[in-house]
Amino acid sequence: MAFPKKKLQGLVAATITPMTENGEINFSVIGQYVDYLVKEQGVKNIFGKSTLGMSLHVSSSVFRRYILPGYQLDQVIIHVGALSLKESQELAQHAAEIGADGIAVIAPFFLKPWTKDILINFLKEVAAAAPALPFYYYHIPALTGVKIRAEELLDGILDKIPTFQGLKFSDTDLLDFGQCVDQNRQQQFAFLFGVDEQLLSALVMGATGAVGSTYNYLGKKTNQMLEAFEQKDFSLALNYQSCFLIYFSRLGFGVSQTKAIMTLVSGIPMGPPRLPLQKASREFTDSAEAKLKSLDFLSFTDLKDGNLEVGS
Ligand SMILES: CC(=O)N[C@@H]([C@@H](O)[C@H](O)[C@H](O)CO)[C@@H](O)CC(=O)C(=O)O
Repeated sequence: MAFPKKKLQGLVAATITPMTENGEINFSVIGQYVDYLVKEQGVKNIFGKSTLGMSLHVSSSVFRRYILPGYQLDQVIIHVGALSLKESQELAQHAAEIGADGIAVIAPFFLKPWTKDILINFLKEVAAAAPALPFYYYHIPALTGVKIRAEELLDGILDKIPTFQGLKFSDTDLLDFGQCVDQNRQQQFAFLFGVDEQLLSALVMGATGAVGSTYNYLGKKTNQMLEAFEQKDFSLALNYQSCFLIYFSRLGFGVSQTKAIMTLVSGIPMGPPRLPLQKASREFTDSAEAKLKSLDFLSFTDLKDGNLEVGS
C-alpha cells in the first residue's frame, strides 16, 4: 500500500504528558510544549501515548491537541497498544479520526502471545482497524515481556499487514536491530531506534531515525550528532554521544526524572506523574539543576575538541 505521507525519519520525541499538580492533564501548556520542541529542539515529529507519556494512563483524546493546524509538526504518531484487542482497535480508529499520521502498537503484555504468528495476528487486527494509517510495531521486550525477536517478526510482515511502515526498536540487542535493517532493505521501512544512549551505534547499523525521551531536551544536540554522522565526522558524533552517556545517564531517565529535567530545561511545567509513579524528589530536582548549570547545558562548550570536561 502506498501512503501519501513522507517517510518518518529523523528525531521523534516521545511525548511527556504535562499535568497539573493534582494530576489532571495540563492542556494549557501543550501549545507551548510543541512550540518548544519545534523551535528550540528542532524536533518535528512526536510519538504520543508513549511509555514516557504514561501511555495506559492517558486518554488518546489528549492528542487531538497536538494535531491542531499551525503547530508545524511534521508527523504525529499515536501509540494505541492497550490491554485488549478491542480497546487497541478503538484507539486505532480514534487516532485515524483525529488525524494522526500513523499508529504504533506494542505486543500485548498481560496475556502474552508466545509465537510470532500469534503476535502478527494480533497486530494485523489492530492495523486493520485503521487501514489508511501507516502502522509501526513498537518493540520493547523489557517492558512487555514478549521476547520474540523483531527480525523474526518482520519476515514477510507486509503479506500480513500491508500498512506496515516501520519498527520502533526499544531494545539494546543491536544484532537483532541490524538484522531487521539488513533483511528488509528493499522495503523502505522506517527503522527507528529507541535506546537514546546507543543511537550512534544504531546509526552505524542502519537506523533511519530515533524515537526517545531525551529528544525532548537534547533534540538540538542529537540533531547535531546526526549531522556529524551524515558528514562522516565520526569523532564529533562520538563526542556528542559520549557527552550524553557521561553526563545525562547519571541523572536518570524515568518518567518522573524526565518531567523534572524537561521542566528545568524548557521552563514549561510538566507536573507530577500519576500513581503509582512518584514525583521526582526535591533532592533529585536540586541536584539535576546544579548538574545542568555546571554542564553549561545549553552550549556544551568545547565539544568540537573532544573536551568532555565541561564543568564537571
Ligand atoms: C524504556 C524507555 O522509556 N525508553 C525510552 C528511551 O528514550 C529512554 O528513555 C532513553 O533511552 C533513556 O534511557 C524510549 O524508547 C521509550 C519511548 O520512546 C516511549 O516513551 O514510548
